[in-house]
Amino acid sequence: MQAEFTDERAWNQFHQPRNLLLAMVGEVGEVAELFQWRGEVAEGLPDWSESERERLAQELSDVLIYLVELAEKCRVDLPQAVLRKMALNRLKYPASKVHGSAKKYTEYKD
Ligand SMILES: Nc1ccn([C@H]2C[C@H](O)[C@@H](COP(=O)(O)OP(=O)(O)OP(=O)(O)O)O2)c(=O)n1
Repeated sequence: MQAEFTDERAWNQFHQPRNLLLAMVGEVGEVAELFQWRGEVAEGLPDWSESERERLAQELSDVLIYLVELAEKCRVDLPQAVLRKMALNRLKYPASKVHGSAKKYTEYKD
């Protein structure tokens, strides 16, 4: 759908990898803006209004749209890459070793 959206507008010329990376980072900034002056935010965002939730949904969508397009333009098969990376993460952080700890893998001394 995003490829169709850009084709219809002759925007492919503007959607090269560097452009998409910067666009994505800009949208991450817009997500951060929604959180920046609040205290800790609990899971489920209990104090947020419907319009704030909708704004967040839109900004997260922008990040995802640019991320997927960036991967595509870099010829990265993102779904496959995510599966490979999650398998690596499981190996790097065995549940039995790291259970209940948020330390980075470099901090474990075996
Ligand atoms: N050159 C562009 C401009 C927009 N979009 C699409 C992808 C994003 O999902 C969304 C981004 O639109 P805006 O740049 O207008 O950003 P926002 O929607 O976040 O608006 P604002 O910055 O006013 O919050 O539109 C795109 O693909 N290519």
